[in-house]
Amino acid sequence: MWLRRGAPATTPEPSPEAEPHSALLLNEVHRRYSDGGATVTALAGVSLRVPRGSFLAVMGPSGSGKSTLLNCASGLDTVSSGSVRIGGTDTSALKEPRRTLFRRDRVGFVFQSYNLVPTLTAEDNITLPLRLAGRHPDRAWLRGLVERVGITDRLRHRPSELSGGQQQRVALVRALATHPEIVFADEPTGALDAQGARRILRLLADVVRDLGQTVVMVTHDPDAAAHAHTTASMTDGRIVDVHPAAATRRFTAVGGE
Ligand SMILES: Nc1ncnc2c1ncn2[C@@H]1O[C@H](COP(=O)(O)OP(=O)(O)OP(=O)(O)O)[C@@H](O)[C@H]1O
Repeated sequence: MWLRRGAPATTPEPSPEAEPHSALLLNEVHRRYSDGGATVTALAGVSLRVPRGSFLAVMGPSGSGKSTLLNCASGLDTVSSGSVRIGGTDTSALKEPRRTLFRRDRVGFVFQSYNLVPTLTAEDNITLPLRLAGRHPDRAWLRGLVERVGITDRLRHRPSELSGGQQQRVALVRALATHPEIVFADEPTGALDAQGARRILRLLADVVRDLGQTVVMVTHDPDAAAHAHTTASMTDGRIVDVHPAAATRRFTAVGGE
């Protein structure tokens, strides 16, 4: 298991610039879309700092910009203006294909619909990003993750042979397999029953607490958000409030219009 080998990765190195303790730094991020002649402003000046080893939930009504924030912050989408830094790298300045490579090598994703490859086993799904990057799997890390999420006996199964909760746990291990700088989770419990949802949320909180991982999660569900350290609330493309869930205010919304 986890024995495949490949060439070394070609991950862009982060610049040794300021904010060494920030996993994610957004500065005055705007995102505008053209919509049949009209301009839609999905993000209207979002500034946010997410420290390493912290867990942020992003909430807000439908259309408030949560998915756009996640897409822009993770490099899935480009910003219209402003900047995004992940672990010291200005990802908003990266051109393709470097942005895609950076995302693949340094960012983890967990989606509502799991996004597993149906023809691959759980194990092959987990190692796929590593193989695409030509990286050697960190076998001890992967074994620990698989044991932590409780899918050791499911690695040979294909997604159709797994429950939704098991599939999402495979997706979580896949997201963490590359030792990412940050994990973005988009409604990770949206397709799960209450028990499966609680398990995923506890696992996300565990990997933050025990492994020092940084997680940003978009959710509609206040119960899900309660597992995070902090909740950022969005309205009309802006972060309008930050509610610390713990005693320490670990996140700072700065300079939003
Ligand atoms: N590609 C696009 N083209 C045009 N408008 C877009 C595009 N993507 C998002 N928008 C608009 O930007 C605004 C924010 O959308 P976004 O999907 O980020 O909101 P959301 O808070 O995630 O909503 P939901 O909770 O319903 O998923 C909405 O008005 C949406 O219609």
